Amino acid sequence: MNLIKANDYNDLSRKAANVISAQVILKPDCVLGLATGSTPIGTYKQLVEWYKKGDIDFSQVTTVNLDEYCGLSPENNQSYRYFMDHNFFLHINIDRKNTNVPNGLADNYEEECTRYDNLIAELGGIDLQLLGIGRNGHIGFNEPDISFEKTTHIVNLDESTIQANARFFSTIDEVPGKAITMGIKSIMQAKKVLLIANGPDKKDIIEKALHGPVTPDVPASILQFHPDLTVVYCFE
Ligand SMILES: N[C@@H]1[C@@H](O)[C@H](O)[C@@H](COP(=O)(O)O)O[C@@H]1O
Repeated sequence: MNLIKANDYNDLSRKAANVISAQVILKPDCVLGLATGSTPIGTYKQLVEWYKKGDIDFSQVTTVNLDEYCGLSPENNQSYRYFMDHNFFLHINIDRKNTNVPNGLADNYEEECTRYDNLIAELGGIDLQLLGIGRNGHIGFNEPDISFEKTTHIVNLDESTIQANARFFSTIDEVPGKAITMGIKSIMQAKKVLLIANGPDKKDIIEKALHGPVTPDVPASILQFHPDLTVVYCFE
């Protein structure tokens, strides 16, 4: 495990963007696993800046996002597809057909989960997976549970996650109760994992996840078993 302490949020974003850009430079046709939430916004901003300067080329990159809310369309400004388009994809030279987010409006969610797992397999797996962490230790939308769910699945969001994410919606009632998320197996099979955590409210959960017992009650704790994990954090 490679632990990197950042001085502040800008530094964290720059360090995380460096890890991603090194991946893209070393393997231009890599598969990036991407995340949403407020933490990676600065990382995407930094990557866009470097792209605009001509320092990084995304034309051969494919992306797979971790998760999506059930019931939100790509045009809904709270959907993760909208988040990715507006924070990242629309500002770089990625081919839109190479960007993948689970379909929150699928008619049949079971089929959508299978399609997503097959897609990741067909792509040859994920080269680098970017992760944020929820305050209860969730990664993607893998919530605390009695066992680790391995493949893409539908989850009922925890009350604490609904409350934490309500800040992005006009009212808490608008936060969807269900989401579709990549499973622990797909995350763990990524060749490299980059976990970013920012702010004092992430300190305890990072401590538990990285140094406590490995348990599905703290989904991120499984990352202790990942052979190539980098954590960039700032708890200031
Ligand atoms: N599904 C996302 C996670 O992928 C993300 O890690 C988490 C933390 O978000 P933030 O970075 O805003 O704390 O939020 C959401 O629940």
